[in-house]
Amino acid sequence: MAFIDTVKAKAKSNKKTIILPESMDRRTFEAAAQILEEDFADLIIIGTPEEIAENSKGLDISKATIIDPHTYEKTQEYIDLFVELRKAKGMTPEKAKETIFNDYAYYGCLMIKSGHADGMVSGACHSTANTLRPCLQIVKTKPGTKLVSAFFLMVVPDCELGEEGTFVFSDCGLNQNPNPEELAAIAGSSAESFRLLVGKEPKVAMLSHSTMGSAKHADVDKVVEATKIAKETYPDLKLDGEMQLDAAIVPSVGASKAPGSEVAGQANVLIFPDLDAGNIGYKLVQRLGKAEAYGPMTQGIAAPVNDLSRGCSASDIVGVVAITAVQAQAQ
Ligand SMILES: CC(C)(COP(=O)(O)OP(=O)(O)OC[C@H]1O[C@@H](n2cnc3c(N)ncnc32)[C@H](O)[C@@H]1OP(=O)(O)O)[C@@H](O)C(=O)NCCC(=O)NCCS
Ligand SMILES: CC(=O)OP(=O)(O)O
Repeated sequence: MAFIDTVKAKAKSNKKTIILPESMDRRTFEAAAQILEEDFADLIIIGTPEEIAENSKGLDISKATIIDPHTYEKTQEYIDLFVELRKAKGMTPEKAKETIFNDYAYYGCLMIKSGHADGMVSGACHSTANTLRPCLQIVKTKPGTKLVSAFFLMVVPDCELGEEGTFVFSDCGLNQNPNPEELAAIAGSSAESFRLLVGKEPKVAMLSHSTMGSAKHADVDKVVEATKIAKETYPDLKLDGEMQLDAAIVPSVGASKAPGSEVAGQANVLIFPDLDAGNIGYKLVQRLGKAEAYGPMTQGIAAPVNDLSRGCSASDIVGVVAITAVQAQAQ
């Protein structure tokens, strides 16, 4: 069974309610029609009757719950909650009202915080910063976690590397220049995401332009330090570094550049040293390697709120909703 079909089957076994706030984009409705047809998640679509009618023409979304913030009976409750949560940051009832009517991602996060939905997927027509800021401000990190980060689930066709071509790549979406402690935390969260979604043992490579001391630079030192912290923090995890990408995933190169490593040549979780590397790296594999790329998905957050690339297709949205529903089962 294809990876995404396994995820959909898991989502269907315990259906969760996922919000789609981008009613201004046709892809939202194409994805919604497919999800409702496949019946692996319940959907809430946020929008006005005009937005919904304009963008859903010809598509059957009759099983979705439609919520118009301007008329929904709980809108005042959400405004009050927003003010309560953010009053120390200067939030007022007027600002709260203006924000949630102009930006449905805030409305969706307040619904999740109130326990009225299990997760949200947005970002087909909003930047990552604008998609993730509301959830960082409202949903917040899960207990025991300091850092939210963003990973991609990559499925490379006809590939025997990683977990038969399936990998977690991190951080490809959120933390621009993580310090060693943050990089170690990203590694720990990514291993957890891999275990949850792929169901196999994670083998985590801390990527660099150096393998086991072959190059000297402050950027290499950062990854060496992060590897040390991660090994101390997660002693049971198969994790190693610093290593180059070829040493991480190609068995013969791993054996020659990092002999004795239990990760080199077998890595299925790739931790990039910064967001430039992570974001460029995932897009290379997606566009040149023709991989399926699901994400960027958040980890370390109290409820799953996941992003999309603005270049996504409706079928990418379907996949990310399925993964979001499985993440919600684990909360
Ligand atoms: C997401 C992003 C916008 C957050 O930064 P910001 O807007 O400057 O927001 P702030 O730093 O003011 O943080 C807002 C809140 O989120 C919290 N936060 C920010 N980053 C966080 C993280 N990684 N983990 C947990 N909380 C975080 C802050 O603590 C703050 O909380 P508070 O307002 O309650 O005090 C920023 O990290 C960003 O732009 N990242 C890159 C996104 C991107 O362009 N990706 C490339 C394409 S995928
Ligand atoms: C993940 C990502 O790069 O998002 P976008 O393409 O929307 O910037």
